[in-house]
Amino acid sequence: MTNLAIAAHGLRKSYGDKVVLDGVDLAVAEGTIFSLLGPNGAGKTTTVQILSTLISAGPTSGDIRVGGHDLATDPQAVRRTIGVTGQFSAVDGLITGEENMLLMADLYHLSPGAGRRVTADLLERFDLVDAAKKPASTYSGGMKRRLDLAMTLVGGPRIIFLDEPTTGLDPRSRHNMWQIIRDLVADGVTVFLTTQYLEEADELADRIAVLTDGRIAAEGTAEELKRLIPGGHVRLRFDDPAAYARASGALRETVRDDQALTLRIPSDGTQRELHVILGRLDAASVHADTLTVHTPDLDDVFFALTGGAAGITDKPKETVR
Ligand SMILES: Nc1ncnc2c1ncn2[C@@H]1O[C@H](COP(=O)(O)OP(=O)(O)OP(=O)(O)O)[C@@H](O)[C@H]1O
Repeated sequence: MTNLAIAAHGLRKSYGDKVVLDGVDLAVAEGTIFSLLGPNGAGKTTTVQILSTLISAGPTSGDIRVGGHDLATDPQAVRRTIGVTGQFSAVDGLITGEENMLLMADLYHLSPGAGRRVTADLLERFDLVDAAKKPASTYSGGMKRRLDLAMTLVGGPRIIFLDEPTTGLDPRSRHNMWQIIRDLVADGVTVFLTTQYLEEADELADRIAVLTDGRIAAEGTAEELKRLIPGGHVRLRFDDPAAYARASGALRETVRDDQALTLRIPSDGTQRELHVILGRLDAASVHADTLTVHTPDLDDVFFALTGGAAGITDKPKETVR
């Protein structure tokens, strides 16, 4: 059996009358990336804060173990095992990147020699050597995030909590950060990642859990989650209301949008199914102005599980004219 880096059973947390977490179970295998997804206010940050000992879980929570240590009885041991980079950066803008790192090494009680070695190694690894002697306040958003993560790694954590690590980064910086995260996991580190970007979870995570209304609504690999929901469809759009009406009569099982003159037909997007749809349109002598094929993605899963609707205006994956 794989060892679990994080195991929580019946995790609960309330603020006054407001129940934020209502019995959350988590099992994260060592050396994997686990992503917690959820809409704003779902309780993702609260979960990270509890698992990283920053706040305490509700009194009726079950067993919570991080790095094999019991969170309730041995929080110090948990703290020695983990690193956290959150939405509030630990970077001090007034001092240089290198000084920030050395300060961290001091906090971890590394000897001056070891502190300098670790700092040099991490600055190199995170492509911050050129900027090392400049005040951190002059760094770009991507550089600050890299420095923040590098500082987290000074203590050599085996489990890292990344709370929305790429929010606000441009695509190149985001891809850099993804590579850094993959490299960490290749070294055996476990990553617990919260993100608002479904693409990020799809790209990185071995397993994904969707948190909504204080509970895990679904958990699995990205592929498993995508299989949970139907969502594949063909969308036909018409400029001419008469053509729209004729097409609607010619096709079965359509969802109509009379305002947008758009028809949505459930379909797996295969050539065979497209052929049938086009054959019916031909037989009715009607032509769609746009035809798009939509296959379910993590957005659809997210919307389906968190109560939103994956609407008819969803972005197409492929367009055939
Ligand atoms: N200290 C607190 N006191 C009262 N309510 C709180 C406190 N911290 C969080 N909450 C509430 O708990 C809920 C969950 O918050 P949390 O920050 O964990 O959500 P989140 O999923 O991380 O959201 P986001 O994506 O917006 O960061 C929210 O409704 C929030 O208002």
